[in-house]
Amino acid sequence: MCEDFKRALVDHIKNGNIYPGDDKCAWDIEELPVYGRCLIAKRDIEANEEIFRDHPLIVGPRVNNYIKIFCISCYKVLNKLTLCSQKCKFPVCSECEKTEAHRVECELIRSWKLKNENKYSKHLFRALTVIRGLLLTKEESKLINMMACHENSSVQNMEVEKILDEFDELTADSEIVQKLKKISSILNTNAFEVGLPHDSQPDHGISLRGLFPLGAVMNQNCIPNTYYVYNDHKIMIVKSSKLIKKGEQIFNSYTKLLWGTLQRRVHLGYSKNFLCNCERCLDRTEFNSNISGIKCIHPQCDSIMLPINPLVVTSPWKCEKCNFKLDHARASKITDILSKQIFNRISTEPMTKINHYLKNKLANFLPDGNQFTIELKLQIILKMKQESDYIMTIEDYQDIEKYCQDILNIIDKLTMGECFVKGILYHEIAITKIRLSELQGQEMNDEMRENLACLLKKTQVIVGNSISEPKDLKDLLKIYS
Ligand SMILES: C[S@@+](CC[C@H](N)C(=O)[O-])C[C@H]1O[C@@H](n2cnc3c(N)ncnc32)[C@H](O)[C@@H]1O
Repeated sequence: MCEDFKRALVDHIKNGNIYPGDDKCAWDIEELPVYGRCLIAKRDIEANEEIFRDHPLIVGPRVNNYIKIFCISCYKVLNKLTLCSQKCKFPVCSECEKTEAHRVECELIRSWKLKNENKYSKHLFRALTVIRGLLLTKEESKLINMMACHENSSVQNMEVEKILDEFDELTADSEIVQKLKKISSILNTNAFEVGLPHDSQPDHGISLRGLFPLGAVMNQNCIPNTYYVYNDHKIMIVKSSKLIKKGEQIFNSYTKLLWGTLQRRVHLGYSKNFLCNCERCLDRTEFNSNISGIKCIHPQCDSIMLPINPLVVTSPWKCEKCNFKLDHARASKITDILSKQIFNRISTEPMTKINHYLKNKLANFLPDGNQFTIELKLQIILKMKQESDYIMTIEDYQDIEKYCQDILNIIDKLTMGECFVKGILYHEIAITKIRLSELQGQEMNDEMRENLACLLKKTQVIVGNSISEPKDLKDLLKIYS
């Protein structure tokens, strides 16, 4: 079984011209209890080494509430909603409408006899990626049918259920609908979020979903030993975040790394149909990061409360120091109220105001390393300097440098090794230091320049030559190294 699957995967990456050859290939596939098939290191893999590249079998819109409408072929934002003139109901730009790729998709969709053909349908838009699965070659279909999938789960086939009413000739029991449901389950079990290059689309902010068959063999661990980036051609480049010894499993994380255990497990259980029981999930302090913690509510105590059993959603919480206990309902209420307040502020208030709230209010309830505090700090780091009508002060830059350092410290506590966020934070610290020295009228000495060069090179190693490489990175490297 593994041998056939491996052969199909090698053929798939050979088709994309990204197979390094049998002697250089660093991975193998094995079957293990609990996980099913796993990706295993065939030899020792150094930190930051490229492990493999993969190309997508299917790419398309996510099941998302997109704010902007974009062309379904080139993904450029459409300033005005322009639906295909052949009446397949999809938004498509005038260039892409003429292409063979669109003609094939358009004909397939129209063959099911659309109702209301002049009206845009968000459900159809969201189901396009699944529909694209019907247009694969025989070999490609064989490969995706070998991939893991959780069929018969209520959330898995939602995007297919929601388009049945759009057509006269697509009945729930038809063979096509059964095929679509299977493809939907495969996508929901395996797909990755794919970004688009910034350069071609300034402030685009749109992400897609893509099915990368080799990438999808990596199982989940909350301290993964890999991270990945994409290049301009939607190729996924998977690198090691630390030394991976021969025979060890190569892991990815299916959730956000800086979420707490409860959030990660709810996400996995609900959208991925399994629960993770990795070392981090089993440790209530998450390696002393206390990322899920809240400040103890006992008046004389300044310590941190955490769930007693992190694997049980309804576990009571307990203070690390004074042993004060809180039942699950009260602890959830506190975290719910704070997280709602935070996300509400992020979407409505300027970052300067949010920073004030973080320093003067939130710090009374949440410890420095709490997941919501981290989210707020990340937003401030990335967005404060983009705010129009606001000139940042020395204190703002000092806050940003501190927040970057706080998050890096948490990542180190979590023993994460290298990861995507670190690449972004190293660059943010470098540009903040440059701005600070300008504002303070300070000459850069050799030590400061060396420090900057070191940060920028670390960014280069992690996100260099990918769609996430900061636009100014190459110029800064020329100046400081
Ligand atoms: C993307 S696939 C990974 C490859 C899969 N093991 C296979 O055999 O093809 C995801 C599925 O693998 C299993 N899996 C991945 N990580 C796991 C983990 N940490 N614990 C248990 N099952 C896991 C789950 O069934 C999950 O839905």
